[in-house]
Amino acid sequence: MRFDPIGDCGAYRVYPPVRRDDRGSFQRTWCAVAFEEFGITFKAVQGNSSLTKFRGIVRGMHFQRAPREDAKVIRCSRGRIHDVIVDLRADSGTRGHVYVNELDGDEGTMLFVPAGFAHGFQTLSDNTVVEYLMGESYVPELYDGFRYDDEAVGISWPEPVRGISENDLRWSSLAERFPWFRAEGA
Ligand SMILES: Cc1cn([C@H]2C[C@H](O)[C@@H](COP(=O)(O)OP(=O)(O)O[C@H]3O[C@@H](C)C(=O)[C@@H](O)[C@H]3O)O2)c(=O)[nH]c1=O
Repeated sequence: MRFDPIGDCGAYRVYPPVRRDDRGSFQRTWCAVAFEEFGITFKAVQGNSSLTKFRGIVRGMHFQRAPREDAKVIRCSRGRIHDVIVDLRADSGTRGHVYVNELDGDEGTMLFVPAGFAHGFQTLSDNTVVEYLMGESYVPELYDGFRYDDEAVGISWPEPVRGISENDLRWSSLAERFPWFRAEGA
C-alpha cells in the first residue's frame, strides 16, 4: 500500500495494489498492518456504505463534534466522486484549508482523513457507491455539518448541484460554530 500525503494536514491518498487476471481483479480494501507500519493510528469501529443514484448529487459537509470527532477511510467502490475535506481543527497549522480529491471506483484509491475534518462529495456518475471505515461510532447528538455553499468556506463544486438532502440544506453557518473561520476564511 502506498500513502501519498495530502498537503501537510495529516490526510493521505492511499493506493492499495490491484491484482488483475482474466477473471477481473483483487484488492485489499483495509490493512491494519500497513497503516500501523506507516505510522497511522486508526482503529475502525464501524463500516458504512452509501449508494447515490444520480450524477451531480452532493452529500455533506459532515463532521462529528468533540469529544467524538471521527477519522475515516473513504473509498469509492463504484462510479466516481469529487471529494472535499475541510480542516476544522482549531489548533492545526492547516485549519480552514480545503482539500479536493477525485476518487474512482475503477482505481480503488482511498483517502485517510484524520479526526477533526468535515467531509463531503459530489457524484460524477450515476449509481455511485461510497464506503467508509469509521474511527468513531455514530453519535446522532454530535452529528453536525455545514452547507455545501457556506460562504466562509467557498467550496467550488465541479458540476451543477443536482440534488442534496433536506438535512444538508438546514445546517447553520460554519462561522457561528467556529468563530476563527469568520476571521480567516478558507
Ligand atoms: C452517518 C450515519 C447516518 N445514519 C442515518 C441517519 C439518516 O437517517 C441516514 C442517512 O444519513 P445521512 O443523510 O447523514 O447520510 P450521508 O449524507 O450519506 O452521510 C455521510 O456523508 C458523508 C459525506 C460522510 O462523510 C459520512 O461520514 C456520512 O456523514 O442514516 C446512521 O444510522 N448511521 C450513521 O453512521
